[in-house]
Amino acid sequence: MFSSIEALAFDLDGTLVDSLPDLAAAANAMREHFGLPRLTDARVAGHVGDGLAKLVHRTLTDERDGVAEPAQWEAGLAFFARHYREHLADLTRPYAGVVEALELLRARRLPLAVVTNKPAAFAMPLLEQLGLAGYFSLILGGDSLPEKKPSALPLTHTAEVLGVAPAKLAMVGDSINDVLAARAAGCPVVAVSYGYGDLADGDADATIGNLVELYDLLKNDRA
Ligand SMILES: O=C(O)COP(=O)(O)O
Ligand SMILES: [Mg+2]
Repeated sequence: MFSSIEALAFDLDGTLVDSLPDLAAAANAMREHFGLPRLTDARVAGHVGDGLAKLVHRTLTDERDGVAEPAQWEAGLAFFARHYREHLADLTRPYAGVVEALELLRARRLPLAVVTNKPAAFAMPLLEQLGLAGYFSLILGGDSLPEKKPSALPLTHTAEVLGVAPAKLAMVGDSINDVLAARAAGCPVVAVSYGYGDLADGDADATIGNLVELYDLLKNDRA
């Protein structure tokens, strides 16, 4: 399945970078502003994955399906965005093996993309501040196109821009939205076993615990 992969698309939060400490700090600064008690990082992790608008609803209500009152949500969104923009990479770091894997994949001349639900205004400067932006031919945020993951659109768009068929573009991610987007687009999908997602064994076509395993997966499959 991975033997003919010609390009890769990576999820960002929970796959390339552990952004939870800075996301949780922004969420808790926002909650404190409204006199709400702090949430643990683990609670915030369960609220990540569907973009900023939902993250604010969920971290204000501390419910996965929670919907905040409109005025509070609007003020919370502005507060969160202002705080997070200033602290994108205070504690956020690439996961172990990420830089090594990107180097190996680049050496193989495989075009690489980031397909995240994080708004582009956060994703771009975060990747730049961590020195990762240069590895990617394309960086799509959750608001870069009319639809975000689990829609197929970001991946079909990526395949088109990179000039490969969707079946030759592997998606690498940590959450069900990554798997659903890949399935909808006809892309093979690799799950990472760390991250914030709720993937069960067998949801993806393969599961790895470190991105360097990706290189072996492609190589061994190819052999
Ligand atoms: O910010 C989010 O909602 C999730 O971002 P991701 O798609 O990179 O995991
Ligand atoms: Mg993710």
